[in-house]
Amino acid sequence: MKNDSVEITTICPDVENSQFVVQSNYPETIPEILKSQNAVTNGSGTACQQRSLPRIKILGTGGTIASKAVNSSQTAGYHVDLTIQDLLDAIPDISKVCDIEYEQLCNVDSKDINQDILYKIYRGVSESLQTFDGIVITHGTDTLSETAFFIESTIDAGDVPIVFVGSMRPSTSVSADGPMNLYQAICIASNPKSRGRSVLVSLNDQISSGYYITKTNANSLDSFNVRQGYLGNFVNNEIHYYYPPVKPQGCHKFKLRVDGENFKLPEVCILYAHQAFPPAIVNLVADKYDGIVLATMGAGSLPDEVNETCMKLALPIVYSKRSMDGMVPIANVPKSGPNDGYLIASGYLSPEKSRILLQLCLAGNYTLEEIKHVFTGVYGG
Ligand SMILES: NC(=O)C[C@H](N)C(=O)O
Repeated sequence: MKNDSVEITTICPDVENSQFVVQSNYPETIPEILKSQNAVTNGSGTACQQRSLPRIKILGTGGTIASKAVNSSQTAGYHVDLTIQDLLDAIPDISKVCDIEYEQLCNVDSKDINQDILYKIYRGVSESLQTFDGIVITHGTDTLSETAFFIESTIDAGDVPIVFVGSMRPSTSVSADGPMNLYQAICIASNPKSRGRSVLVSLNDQISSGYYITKTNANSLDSFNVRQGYLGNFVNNEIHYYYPPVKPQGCHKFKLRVDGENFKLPEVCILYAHQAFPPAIVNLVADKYDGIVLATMGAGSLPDEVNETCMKLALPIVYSKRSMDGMVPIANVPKSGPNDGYLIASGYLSPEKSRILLQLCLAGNYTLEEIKHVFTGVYGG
């Protein structure tokens, strides 16, 4: 469990009080730099006040949004092939909305996002926060929610919106969704109403919370869902938020301190439970990993023999769930074995988000009590 290359501490050193402060008031004053979006125009259409547009940084990582197929009806088996410049060439003129700079961090399908790339994205966002008013990250949808969760858990963005965007159809397809999604993401990142909302996801006209949202459909344009997810809607160049600026309740912030380029988080694997799930599988991975996440069959349910095996092991095991929605409460985690103190309820977090949260806790050398406390932020623990 010891990790020499990355030290993680909580931004708030007091684990007890490290939850986000919920900001419930819409900012009353619009910063000078964003006033151009509200500027009135004179008769000739020229802005009456000097233009001062928000500065938006786009970080490109790849995904279907940057992919090409061989013909316009092909929507599977395509390849990443476009740069951010290509993507920007395909959207309507945005020069009256914001000033854009961009950086291509990598260009891969999101199945290939590994810890090195995750760290590149983390660094790209951290550095951009100093000088930009909004950040847009183009990303494949398959693992977008994992990167969004990681960034939400490790970066305190203040008021700067960080907007993840992808697409479900390649750029070459009839009715490709990428250009509209990217256009909307840039507008969302530029808009004062998005300030103080932290990590957002823009897809298919919906604005969602990067902390909770999950890809729930492998094919359709309306791919991102879950009950805690939706925050707003984008319609005909209007952005409609349902609530004032708010950040996820109970999101624990970790501060990464990385030794040089050597970024390595502890290894946590996910096991997917099913009827006749053999306890031997848990033993098989226990020696090789620093922690395990179980996608249990319901709200924490596993065969008795599997629970007994887990309670004999001395490593953190998070009980999460196969079901896309719902949660695993503490009451459903077994408490009758020698090492039952190592078992943790995931609350509302999916297995893949639970994995990242456990990795961050382990990298920070959190005690079991502290790990459980972090999971209470999502009503587990
Ligand atoms: N729609 C997508 O972006 C899927 C793609 N395989 C990716 O995650 O990169």
